[in-house]
Amino acid sequence: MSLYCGIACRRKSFWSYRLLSTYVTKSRYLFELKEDDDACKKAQQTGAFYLFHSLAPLLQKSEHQYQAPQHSLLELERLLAKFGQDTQRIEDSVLIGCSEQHEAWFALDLGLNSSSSINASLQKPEMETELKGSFMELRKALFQLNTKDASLLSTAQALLHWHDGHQFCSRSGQPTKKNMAGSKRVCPSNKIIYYPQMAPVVITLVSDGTRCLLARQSSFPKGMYSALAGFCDIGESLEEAVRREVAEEVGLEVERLQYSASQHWPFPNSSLMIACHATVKSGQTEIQVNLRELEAAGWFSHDEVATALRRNNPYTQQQNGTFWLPPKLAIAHQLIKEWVEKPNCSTLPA
Ligand SMILES: NC(=O)C1=CN([C@@H]2O[C@H](COP(=O)(O)OP(=O)(O)OC[C@H]3O[C@@H](n4cnc5c(N)ncnc54)[C@H](O)[C@@H]3O)[C@@H](O)[C@H]2O)C=CC1
Ligand SMILES: [Mg+2]
Repeated sequence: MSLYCGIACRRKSFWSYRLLSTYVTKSRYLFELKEDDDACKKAQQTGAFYLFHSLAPLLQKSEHQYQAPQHSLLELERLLAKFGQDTQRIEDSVLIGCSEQHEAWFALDLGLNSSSSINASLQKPEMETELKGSFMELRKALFQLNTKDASLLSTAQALLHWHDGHQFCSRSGQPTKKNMAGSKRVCPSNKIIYYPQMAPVVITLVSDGTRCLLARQSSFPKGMYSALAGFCDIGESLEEAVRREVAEEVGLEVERLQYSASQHWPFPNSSLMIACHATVKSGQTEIQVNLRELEAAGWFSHDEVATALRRNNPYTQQQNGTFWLPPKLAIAHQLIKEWVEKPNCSTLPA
């Protein structure tokens, strides 16, 4: 039994306290699993596994949506045995969360070369037939999943990706060893600890008070416009990164900005998207697009953006030749929606 279970099981009549208590005990349970390999291994016995193949999650189609199926440890062991693999491979799995009842959730990639087992990657088509699903590229899968599965699979893919790329110590060149939960890797020869990393990215919706600025990169799907985004440089504050990115990409100077929200984004590697609203100095709204970064940028009226949000279907809009906006799940969409609902939201001096 978990150290924190006693607190979790006590009944409380005041609902908000119970909510907080559940969240706190869950967080502490996950912390315990990350710190204690034995506790984590034990949690695998009653846990649920999400499967990947070469970083593509296993999905099953239900009526209207895709779902990410869970497998028990026993099912996983049977599956590996059927494909002539040893169960040592399960040690490659990473902890990605747990239910309110403390059922731990793990992710395991069956396609990447295993660092725990000598067996090579498992064949995708055979596995798909056996598992009655398909391994779908995350970029395609993400927008067809419910919010919970999308968030879990993003975390899982980001963590599996990080482990796959950090198998060796950059100082000694020796293989590093992951802890049971996959929250770190350690070099056995010099004890350097490597933690999974995210790159901070600012994403800014610039407004001149009545219009907002949208841009597209040549790599975007045809017709899609979004807010300005850019990686933070080392040593920069969030405010400095916003001012620099806006200046670099469209040649404008940010006067005021307001933090909105943040989001983990798994592409191309793990990023922490930090979303802000910004306004530029009045009378200084002439855009100079940096064509090394962007294909196009422009000011859009409130009506144009509100209309695009209402019928945000890339397929029909591509046919009409009109522009379209990032899908609901992307934080850029939330930022644009916020501006449409409250175009004059207050911003702070940058
Ligand atoms: N979730 C969302 O709503 C959105 C997410 N994004 C994400 O934001 C990210 C950044 O946007 P960009 O305009 O491409 O950034 P950017 O404007 O900083 O330009 C990308 C360039 O920055 C350099 N760079 C500096 N640090 C880097 C790092 N840690 N990783 C990779 N490249 C680095 C590279 O030369 C790269 O070509 C993209 O990867 C994109 O996936 C972009 C728009 C919407
Ligand atoms: Mg950019």
